[in-house]
Amino acid sequence: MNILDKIVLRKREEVALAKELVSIKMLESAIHFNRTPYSFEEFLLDEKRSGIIAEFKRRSPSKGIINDKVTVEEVTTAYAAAGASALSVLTDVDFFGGHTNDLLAARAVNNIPILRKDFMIDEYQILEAKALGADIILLIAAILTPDEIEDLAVFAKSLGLNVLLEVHNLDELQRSVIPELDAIGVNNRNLADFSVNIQTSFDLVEEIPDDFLKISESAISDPITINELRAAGFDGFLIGENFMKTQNPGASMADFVSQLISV
Ligand SMILES: O=C(O)c1ccccc1NCC(=O)[C@H](O)[C@H](O)COP(=O)(O)O
Repeated sequence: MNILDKIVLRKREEVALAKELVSIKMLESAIHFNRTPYSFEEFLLDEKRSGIIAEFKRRSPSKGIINDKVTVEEVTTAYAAAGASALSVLTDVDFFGGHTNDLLAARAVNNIPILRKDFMIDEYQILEAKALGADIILLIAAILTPDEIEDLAVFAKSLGLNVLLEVHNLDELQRSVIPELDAIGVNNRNLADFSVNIQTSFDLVEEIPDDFLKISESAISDPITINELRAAGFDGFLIGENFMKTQNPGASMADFVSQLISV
């Protein structure tokens, strides 16, 4: 069984348990449930921001512990101050050391879009995302059928959420594109063997219809790569480990962004 199968199996158990503990009515009465999500497009295309979607990531299946010494509040506010266009907060507990409380904590101290980074397989998780104060949800083509992608995207849009679809290859892209999506992300990490290759983004960018925001995800560690990806047509850049592996992820991002402007 590969890692994605393991994650999805566990996710099904988690969602079933959450449904028993917290009713949909309770989610709908949460303080953030009726807030209007920020527009992902507006923040991503704002030229005063960096285009970076900066991720809070304690650990990962590929790297183990990345950073368990920093708080979500200090890191995400520093990311925002350094020019992040959006934040990505992992809410998966078992594989990434995240928590839904991390999203709530990030929402409490930030005024830019937040992506709930998790493995979405059920409408219940989208209701949770709205209740936690997320603005964007992630749909991963590798774990969903085209019908599931459509159902979940339509449901998320009905709640005013932005939808980011993640693909790893041309086949996933071609079978998954639907008008309800806001953004399409190309993940440079092969989730079967964890190998990374930025070339995946360059190979797929022209296949993504121009109606969608184009995001390159994973393994970005050099400001020059951002300039190259931007020139190729990408609007956004999801970066986690490169900042989180340092003692001060916010300062690391500020330094990265300063080089971005000067290259
Ligand atoms: O990061 C992993 O090891 C991983 C393993 C299995 C499924 C997903 C995984 N990562 C999720 C992500 O998409 C990344 O956290 C995100 O793109 C940031 O990547 P990076 O900048 O390389 O931390």
